[in-house]
Amino acid sequence: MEKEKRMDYISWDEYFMGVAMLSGMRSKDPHSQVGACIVSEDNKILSMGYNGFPMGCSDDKFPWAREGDALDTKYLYVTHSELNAILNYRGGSLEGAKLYVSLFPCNECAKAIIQSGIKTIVYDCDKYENTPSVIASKRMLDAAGVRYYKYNRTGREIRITV
Ligand SMILES: Nc1nc(=O)n([C@H]2C[C@H](O)[C@@H](COP(=O)(O)O)O2)cc1CO
Ligand SMILES: [Zn+2]
Repeated sequence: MEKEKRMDYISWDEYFMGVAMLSGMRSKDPHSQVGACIVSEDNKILSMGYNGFPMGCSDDKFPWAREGDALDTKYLYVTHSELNAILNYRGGSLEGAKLYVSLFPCNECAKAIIQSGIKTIVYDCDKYENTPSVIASKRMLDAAGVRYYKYNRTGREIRITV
């Protein structure tokens, strides 16, 4: 019988970013699948979310296009993963919570993050860092004292069979 504890368990960061990425796999967006996971100060998962249309707005009827007439693109309709994670939380306050997200939050989500009391963001990709949306987002997060840091990928492959 083994007496020592196993040592190859996943870290907190791998766990929470893994959950965020798994959540993103639910997204129907053909171009960008984003996932978010909100965690309490004592490492308990409070909420999760991914990018998708609001309830009642069919994935098959609303557009997933990126270009064309504004009303025929997804941008006016899609709820971002971070906002969904915030809105999915029905337990009270998110004061002091941490947000793990696979893509850096936009300016609109930054407002919701700040107002909900989330104090730390751990993000993976920052592919829109040069856009006004992300520049404005960082301006607001800096002013509000919300810390953000890039997730340090460990390269570990986490495999699950479902
Ligand atoms: N932080 C974010 N969280 C998100 O959930 N999204 C969503 C909105 C869209 O569904 C998709 C971005 O579409 P695209 O422009 O990469 O094809 O990701 C986008 C961002 C970017 O700021
Ligand atoms: Zn957003």
